[in-house]
Amino acid sequence: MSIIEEEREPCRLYLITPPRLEPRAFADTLKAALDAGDVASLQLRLKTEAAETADADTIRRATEILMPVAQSRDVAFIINDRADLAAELNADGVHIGQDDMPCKQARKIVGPDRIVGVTCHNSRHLAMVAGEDGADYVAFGAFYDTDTKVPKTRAEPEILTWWTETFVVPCVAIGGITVENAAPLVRAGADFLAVSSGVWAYDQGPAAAVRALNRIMSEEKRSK
Ligand SMILES: Cc1ncc(COP(=O)(O)OP(=O)(O)O)c(N)n1
Ligand SMILES: Cc1ncsc1CCOP(=O)(O)O
Ligand SMILES: [Mg+2]
Repeated sequence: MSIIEEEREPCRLYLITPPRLEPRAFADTLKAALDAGDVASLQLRLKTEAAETADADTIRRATEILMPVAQSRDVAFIINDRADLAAELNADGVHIGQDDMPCKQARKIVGPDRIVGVTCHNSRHLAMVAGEDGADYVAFGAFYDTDTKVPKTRAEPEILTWWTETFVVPCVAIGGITVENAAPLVRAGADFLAVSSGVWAYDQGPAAAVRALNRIMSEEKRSK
């Protein structure tokens, strides 16, 4: 086991909101999910039916209602796509994709004290560039089929192992992750599992999904 692996924290849950929601109604669902177990962060990822980023006022209203729910439970609130709104609304960070903006530009906007996460698809090169450019985490995916987004690439768990054996920057696994298929990604070394429909559409409810995923994360350890 490398020295880097010895210092890594256990894998934690990173929730991503449904792409469309009514904030007041969703707040009750979110409270139940966050009160069910350990969740590191929540990403507000609002999209139009055409998969474009939702308008600023929609993001502002959802943040006004949902960010206190998360932050009052020590769950970091991350806004997707819009570094300007993450700064304006004093969110804990922003997630940006390769088509959104460069990492350094997002950093300029949100400052040194907020999280900047970067989509790296299945690319070792993109992840190394993001790490060099000051990303607080790199996100690899999609690991499984998903209906939430049409992902550009398919990633294999080995990229999580390679990353965590080599770099200190945390890595996030995303794409079609569910209670049933999460364990191999934890074993492969993911620092966070980013989950959306696997929690919100779980047949026994979001709280049960959080409990089940927490159990898997505590039972499965990184492969030596
Ligand atoms: C944690 C995490 N990883 C990847 C993504 C995807 O971001 P992006 O490629 O910009 O695509 P959209 O989510 O904006 O459709 C993410 N949002 N979060
Ligand atoms: C945002 C994103 N980026 C790659 S796959 C994906 C969708 C994540 O949602 P789900 O967990 O429902 O597959
Ligand atoms: Mg994006």
